[in-house]
Amino acid sequence: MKQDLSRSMFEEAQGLFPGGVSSPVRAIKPFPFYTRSAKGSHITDVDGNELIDYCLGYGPLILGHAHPYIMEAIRSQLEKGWLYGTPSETEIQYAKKIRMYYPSMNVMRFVNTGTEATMGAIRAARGFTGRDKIVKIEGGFHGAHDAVLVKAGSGASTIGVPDSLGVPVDIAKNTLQVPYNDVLAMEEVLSAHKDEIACVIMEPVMGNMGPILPKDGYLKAVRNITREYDTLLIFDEVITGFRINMFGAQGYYGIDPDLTTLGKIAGGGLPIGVFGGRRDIMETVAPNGGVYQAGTYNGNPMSLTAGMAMVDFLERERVHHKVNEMGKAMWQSLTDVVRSMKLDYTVSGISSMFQIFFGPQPENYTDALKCDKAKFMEFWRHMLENGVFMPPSQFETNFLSYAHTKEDLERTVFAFKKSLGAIK
Ligand SMILES: N[C@H](C=O)CCC(=O)O
Repeated sequence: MKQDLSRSMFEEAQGLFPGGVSSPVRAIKPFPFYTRSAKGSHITDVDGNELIDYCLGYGPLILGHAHPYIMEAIRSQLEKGWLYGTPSETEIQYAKKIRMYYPSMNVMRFVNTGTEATMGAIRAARGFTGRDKIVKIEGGFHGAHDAVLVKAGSGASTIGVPDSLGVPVDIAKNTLQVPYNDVLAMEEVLSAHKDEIACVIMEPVMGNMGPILPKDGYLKAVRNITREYDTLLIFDEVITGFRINMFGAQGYYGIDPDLTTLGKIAGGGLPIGVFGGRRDIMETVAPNGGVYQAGTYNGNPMSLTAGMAMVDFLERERVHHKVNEMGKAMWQSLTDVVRSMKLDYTVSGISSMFQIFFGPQPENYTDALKCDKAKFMEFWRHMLENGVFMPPSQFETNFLSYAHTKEDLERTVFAFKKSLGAIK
């Protein structure tokens, strides 16, 4: 695969950005490819290589790249101005739509990223309860802010800094961690710190160390225990919201969290974050209460319009029906390949999300860390050589879109078999 232009761009970028990139997970070794354009399920690099894309901007693009319906919505909003600094009617319409699918989000605030959403939700939880400590799941990723960069998944684990430098010890000590899928550990931490813990924040389906699914009854047990110990439960559905289905993981598993965060798909591919939940908790948020949260771009009309167009299209075309069927076909076909080659690897998947682990099915972060990450990267390079772009880390998730075709899937399964054969 010819990549001369990407290589030389990366050389230049080294002098401009830390590690040559704007987000660490993109610093693929020896160099990342530079994108020239993207359309549907395909992404084309500056050297002219066209790849089937399962990264999809790390999840938001459930309709694929440059979908005409979203493009038209963005275009028509552009004509009407792209930043007001005042409330707009779209804000009300979109919030009502979100609340229809996420009834637990009774009152909400629009922000600009998943990071801001979890930051706001945690601050609201702390303000409401008057407590400082929070509990997060090991390997969970809730954005790049101080309170949650402790045993963090995603890029933080990929490059080996799950506990970021620069996070004051006094902040990190207030973030307690428990393994995923471990009810006992959750109960223990809540009972050991009774009346000290503001909230448990978790991705209901772990999406930043591959998709790892909750064991039967786990989420229900967490819900019950958090109620028993009078601790708020925050579901971070930045990845799973509008991805698993219209109702997110909370709808899929039938659990009502106290607060929820959304992002990614909710912005139709433009930057957005949303946090919201019980009215009494959200009443603490300024200007009604003393929990301050603000932003120039909060509720900006571009992101709201793109997000609302996305949700409209998802409901109108029953998109999840198709993508989730494709997802199932994908992870079942990949599992068949692994089995037929008698390899002890695992393909983990739910709805339109999937990942391969070079080891047994992980149930939590410790298990995921034990999988062969070097082998994963070797495999990843072969997939790229064979025309398939997957997120460049085992601590990420592959996403399918409405734009992926049967042919894409067949080519991917073929590339998968070839790549596994090459690294065996
Ligand atoms: N997994 C991350 C977000 O959810 C990937 C995005 C990034 O770190 O650039």
